[in-house]
Amino acid sequence: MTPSIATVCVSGTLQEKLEAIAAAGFTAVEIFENDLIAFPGSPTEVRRICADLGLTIVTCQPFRDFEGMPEGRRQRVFDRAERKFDLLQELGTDLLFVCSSVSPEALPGIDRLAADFAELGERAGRRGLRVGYEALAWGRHVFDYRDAWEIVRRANRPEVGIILDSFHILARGLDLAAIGTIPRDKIEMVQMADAPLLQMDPLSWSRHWRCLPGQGDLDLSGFMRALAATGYDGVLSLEIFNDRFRAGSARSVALDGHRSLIWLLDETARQVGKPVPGAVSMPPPAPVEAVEFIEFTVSEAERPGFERLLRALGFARTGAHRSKDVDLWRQGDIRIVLNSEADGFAHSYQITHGTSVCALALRVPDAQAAIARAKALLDVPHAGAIGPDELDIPAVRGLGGSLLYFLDKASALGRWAEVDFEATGEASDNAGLTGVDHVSQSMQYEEMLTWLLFYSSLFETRKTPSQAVLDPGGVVQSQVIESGLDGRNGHGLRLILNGSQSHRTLSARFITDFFGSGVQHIAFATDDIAATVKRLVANGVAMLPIPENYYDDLEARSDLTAQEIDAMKALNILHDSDAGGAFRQAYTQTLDGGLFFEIVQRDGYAGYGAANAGIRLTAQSRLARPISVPAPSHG
Ligand SMILES: O=C(O)c1ccc(O)c(O)c1
Ligand SMILES: [Mg+2]
Repeated sequence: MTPSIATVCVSGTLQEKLEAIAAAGFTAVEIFENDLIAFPGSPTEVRRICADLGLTIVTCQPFRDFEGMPEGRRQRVFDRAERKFDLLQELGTDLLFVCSSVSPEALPGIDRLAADFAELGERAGRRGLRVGYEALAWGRHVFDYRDAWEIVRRANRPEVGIILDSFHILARGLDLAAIGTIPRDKIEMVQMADAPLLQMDPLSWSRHWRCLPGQGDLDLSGFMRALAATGYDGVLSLEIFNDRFRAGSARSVALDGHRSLIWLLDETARQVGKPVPGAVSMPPPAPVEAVEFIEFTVSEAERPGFERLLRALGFARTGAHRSKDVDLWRQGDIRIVLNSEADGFAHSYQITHGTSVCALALRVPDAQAAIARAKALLDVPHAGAIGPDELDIPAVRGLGGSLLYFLDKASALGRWAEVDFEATGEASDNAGLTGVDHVSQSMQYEEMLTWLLFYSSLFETRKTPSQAVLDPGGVVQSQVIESGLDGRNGHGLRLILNGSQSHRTLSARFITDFFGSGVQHIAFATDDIAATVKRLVANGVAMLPIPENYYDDLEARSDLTAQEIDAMKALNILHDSDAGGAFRQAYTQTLDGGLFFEIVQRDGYAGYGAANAGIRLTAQSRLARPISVPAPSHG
């Protein structure tokens, strides 16, 4: 199948859209009618721009309200079709894309509609053109692809076929089995879109909430399996109407689009267990076994303060890099790399963002397979400077220009700590932290789907529906991605992506203060949160104060005893529970730059304490520097 994208998916003028689409590696494009109408030059000029960019125009769509018109209006729609044929020929393309009529004047009757398509096909045939018919989910009489197919079948013209759009089919929950019975040469083209599950009329849902394959909740796998059964090898074109994409970067959305189709074809080939036309060969997605290390970049000036904090948190400096100004700190199964190099990647990152997480290293079953898959998915590999005898750890660019390293146990990479670092012999003043529970990354709201796709295409992941969390300054959307949590090999990965549309939320202020998106907090696990927090407090770590009212409320809504609640209150520990068990969490106060740490104890609990997020955000806001809200103008 040939990947393609509709110009409506991305922001900008037509010229900018086409440039972004070509830059993302597409060779085929659908021109959306409105983009052409708003273009200040002729269709021939658009044809030339596309040719210069190496783009084939698949169609210029849609052609609306064609079929079923009463006798008096029928001639008029055929005249309109002839004008559209002229336009298609001027653009150098051959497919007339008809979407089912929404006109209140349109008449029903399958044979009447088939007769209209028979005549349209004959007219198209005279010019060497083709006709495709798409059932809109809100069509007046035709809103089910099976009816569209029956009309096409009865029209019985070689020039007339069906167009399948995954959104219209899946949004109505239609049975997919009939797709597999359509002869492949009667499918003129296929449009792909995913969407989050929402209770909404299909038109509003379609025009504002479509998203790229892998970013939503529709059964695209089922759709693709049925399509693969036909042997279809034509155009697979993204058609995404999405308000976030309209506000986002055209280049980034187009690149994500290409990545999503490469991922979808790979996924389909794996599911059907045989090659799918157009699928790129790449290693399978693998689970993340563990966060192998977290790399902080810190300036020489800030390093003593940061080291004091690490020690107070119970970490020990266990390794010194053999050739670089880099140390390894450990506690339990947590490894922190502290980088103060005077040049190179970490240094540039430090100049922009200050003390911060510049890289995450993830342990996978096979690091070389992971980087090969990342490259096949158009992720951007990173090559850093390597000293003699040092390991070349494969990496790709991640959120906000940070790095994502891949490590494994199976290859020489498994010995990175011994190969690159000399042991100091320093023992840890253990505070009982056992591992990395989760990592949260804050980003622009418009970027959230990009990073959701990045992680979920690369690894074997599970996502839970995005949740809205209330911050005193607005709403924060929070998206959980998990990988490898079955505990077979390590603790896996739990990631939280946060994005907010209000510039006054803590998440948004982090991005402003940090000059970009990045890791905002890291949660460490402990088996005994009370003992750990006591230890941290004794070591001088400032914990986030939680208001009394929280504990009064907890007494009223939980089965916890007054004693248990008092113990939590004394240590500013929050509580939640689910069917699996209890959860307790506490936070450090925020460092300059916005980073903070969380301590969690999970006793079978699967979530992230979403019930407490609002309390935490309010407590943090109270401590954060006040921000001014512009006064309303009276003028
Ligand atoms: O929302 C619409 O009108 C519209 C237009 C063309 C399409 O291909 C489609 O799926 C929807
Ligand atoms: Mg469509």
